[in-house]
Amino acid sequence: MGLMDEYRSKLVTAEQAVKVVKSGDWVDYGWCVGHAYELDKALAARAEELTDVKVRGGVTLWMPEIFKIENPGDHFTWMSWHFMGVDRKIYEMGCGYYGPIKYNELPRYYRNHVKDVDVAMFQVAPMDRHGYFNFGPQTSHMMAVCERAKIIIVEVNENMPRCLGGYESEIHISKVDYIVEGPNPPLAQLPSAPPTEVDKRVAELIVSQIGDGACLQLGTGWMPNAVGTMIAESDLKDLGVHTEMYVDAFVDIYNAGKITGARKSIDRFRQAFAFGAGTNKLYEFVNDNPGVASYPVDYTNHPSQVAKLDNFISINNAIEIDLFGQVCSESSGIRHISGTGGQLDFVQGAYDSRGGKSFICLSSTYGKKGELKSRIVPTLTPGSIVTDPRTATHIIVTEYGMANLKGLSTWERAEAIINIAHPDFRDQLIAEAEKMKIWRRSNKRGSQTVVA
Ligand SMILES: CC(=O)SCCNC(=O)CCNC(=O)[C@H](O)C(C)(C)COP(=O)(O)OP(=O)(O)OC[C@H]1O[C@@H](n2cnc3c(N)ncnc32)[C@H](O)[C@@H]1OP(=O)(O)O
Ligand SMILES: CCCC(=O)O
Repeated sequence: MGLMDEYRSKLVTAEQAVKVVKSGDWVDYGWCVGHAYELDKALAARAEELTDVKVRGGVTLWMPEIFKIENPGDHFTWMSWHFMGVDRKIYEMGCGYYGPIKYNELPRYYRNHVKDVDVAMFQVAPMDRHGYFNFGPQTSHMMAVCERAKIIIVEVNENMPRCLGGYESEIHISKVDYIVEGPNPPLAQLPSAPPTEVDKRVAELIVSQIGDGACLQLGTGWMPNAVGTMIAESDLKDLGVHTEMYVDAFVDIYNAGKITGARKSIDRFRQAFAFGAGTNKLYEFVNDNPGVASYPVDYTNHPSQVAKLDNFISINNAIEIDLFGQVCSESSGIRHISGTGGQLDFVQGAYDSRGGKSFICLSSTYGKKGELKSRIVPTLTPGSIVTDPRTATHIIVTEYGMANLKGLSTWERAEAIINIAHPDFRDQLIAEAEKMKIWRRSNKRGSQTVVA
């Protein structure tokens, strides 16, 4: 049978395709911009016939239709590998849960540990002349999902960019059970907010620590994006990119002529990434672009892979840090906010890279004027999740300076961290550090300079 005959034989409507889902099934919806769209609508329409359908996804950019119905929890349960605002809403509705991951390990969880993938349904780019459907900017763990799925349904979206250059970035028609031609919705947009004065100060401090030829990773959150904007405006040159999430800031840095990849020891001249989300600027840039390479996340994120790249600079964001140097980037007490994602992968990998540095950045305070709370706390709020253990944390940055924790004793750490807290909270933090027996003497020196 020719490819087009095979295509026609597998082509069905979304309503026909979702009939394969049964009560009790585990269904995978894909990842981020690749989440099922038309198939999701069709599944929502079957809600009354279904109970206990568990749906996996993550980095969710729009509310799935299955959670817009009446009493969604009676029919569907959401299991997200990484929370965004939408996942938080489903969680607050009482039908969403988080799956803790070290993101580099996610393909392995599918291959070795996840019990069932009854149906995988997700968006793809149109089939190419060789019979492949490109995953678009969601290569991540999608091949592992497909390897385990009993039934694979692809939803073709003509707007899905073709992300090439790596491996495991497409699925062949011979492995697909059903093809649905969706209404070609535009890809979800994830615009970044203009940087605040605090973001700019933090960005200035970090940019001062980056040299020509460095290889960059930018994490999720507003602050890493602000650093990216500042890098685009800097005098840096010959930068490389090896990241998990491709974001608009990389396109800006590239367009400003700062990215060549010429000094990368692997993927020379190419920007490697596992998935992407941003605006149309990003989706147009990555489409069919031989200068970017879309890889599975066990390649981009494994610390040993990151460490192969010299002068690796990893920039990630946190919610709260304690005086021991433990970093929480994913919850506020028991309220789940995001996830470990690839943070710990890159914190470790960047430190292991020759000349590498890992930055955890955060504003010193949180909340409205008059009700400011310090993000630097004596001990993490009960229930807050440790994303980076104190032994992994390298350089912490706030608008008040930088603290390099490697090689410091407990009292030196407390001193370095308090030095970059908001001045209004420093005396209180010192008093707590004294009670915790991690304070040796009063410290009113300026913030510590970073020694890489
Ligand atoms: C992607 C890569 O390449 S690699 C790895 C990067 N991955 C990570 O670092 C994972 C962990 N980090 C993250 O997810 C993000 O960077 C975060 C959550 C730390 C910050 O992200 P931002 O988008 O800048 O956070 P934002 O300010 O929008 O806050 C997100 C939510 O957290 C809440 N929040 C933030 N800080 C606090 C705090 N100190 N206390 C209580 N709640 C807080 C906000 O209220 C908001 O919740 P809501 O939208 O439900 O009201
Ligand atoms: C898991 C995807 C996003 C992140 O690492 O923050």
